[in-house]
Amino acid sequence: MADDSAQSLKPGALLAAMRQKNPLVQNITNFVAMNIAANVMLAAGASPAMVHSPEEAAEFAGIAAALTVNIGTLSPDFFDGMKQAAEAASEAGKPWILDPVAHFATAYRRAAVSALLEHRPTVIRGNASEIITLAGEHASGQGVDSGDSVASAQAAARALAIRHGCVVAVTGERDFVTDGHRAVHVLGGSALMPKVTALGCSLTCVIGGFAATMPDKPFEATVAALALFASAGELAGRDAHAPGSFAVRFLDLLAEVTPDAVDAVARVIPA
Ligand SMILES: Nc1ncnc2c1ncn2[C@@H]1O[C@H](COP(=O)(O)OP(=O)(O)OP(=O)(O)O)[C@@H](O)[C@H]1O
Ligand SMILES: Cc1ncsc1CCO
Ligand SMILES: [Mg+2]
Repeated sequence: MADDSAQSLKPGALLAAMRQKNPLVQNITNFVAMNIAANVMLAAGASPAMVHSPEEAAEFAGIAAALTVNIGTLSPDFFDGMKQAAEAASEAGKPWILDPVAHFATAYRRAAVSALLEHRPTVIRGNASEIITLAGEHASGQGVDSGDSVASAQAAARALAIRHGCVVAVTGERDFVTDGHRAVHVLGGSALMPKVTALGCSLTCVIGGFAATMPDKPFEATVAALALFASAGELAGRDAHAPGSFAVRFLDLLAEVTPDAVDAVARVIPA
C-alpha cells in the first residue's frame, strides 16, 4: 500500500533500519574530521572504517557497503586512494558520496574534484558556497566555511543533480536536497553546528551509512541523514549553549534519539 511504503521511507524508519544493519562504510576523509566523523557514525548506528591508502583503498571498497570521499586535507597519496576507491565502488554499483570541501580554493582541488566526478558519485554534499561554485557560478566562500545562503544555492544544486545524475544536498541553516526532479528542505539543527569543526564532513559519512542501508533510494537516504542531524542538533541546542558542550551533547543525542522522535517533528517539507 502507498501509505505503508511512504511510512517505511520516513527518516525514523530508515534510522531504525540503519541501526539494525550497522553497515560498514569506508570513509576517505580529512585529518580534521577523522576522529569526530568516526564517533558520529558509531553514535548514529553505522560502522566506520577510515581506509585511504592507495595500496588498499580499492580492495576495501569491495568489502564496504558504501564509500565517502572528502577532499578537506588533500594530498597526492589520499587523492590516489580516492580515485581508486571511487572507481571500485562505482563499478561494483555501491553508493559513494562526495564532499567537495573548499574545491574552489585552489587549482589542485578543482582538478581533483573534476577527476572524482568522472566516477559518478551517488550523492554530493556540500555547503552553499561549495555547491554554487561546483555548478560553475561565483560564490562568496573563502575556505571550508560557507559565505552564502542555502537559498542562493538551490538552482545550482538542481543543475548539478541533473548534470551528474546524482542527489545533491546543500546544508546550512535550512538544508536543501534534490535529485533534479524532487526537492525538499530539512529544518532543524542549531546555530552552534557550524561552530564545531567537521560536522558537515561527519554528516557526509552518515549519508554513507544511510545509503549503504538503502542503496536504491539515495534521495530518501540523504534526507534521513540530514533529518537525523537536524533532530539531534535541535535537541542538543536546548541543553548546550557553547560549542564544546554542544559537541558532546550532540554526539550523545545522535545515539539516544529514537526513530519516533526523529519523525515527531515535520522537518522534511517540499521545496
Ligand atoms: N545556522 C544553522 N542552523 C541550524 N543548523 C545548521 C546551521 N548551519 C549548519 N547547520 C547544520 O550543520 C550541519 C553541517 O552543515 P554545514 O553546512 O555547516 O557543513 P560544512 O560547512 O560542510 O561543515 P564542515 O566543513 O565544518 O564539516 C548540517 O546538519 C546543517 O544542517
Ligand atoms: C578546518 C578544515 N580544514 C580543512 S578540512 C577542515 C574540516 C572542515 O571542513
Ligand atoms: Mg564542509
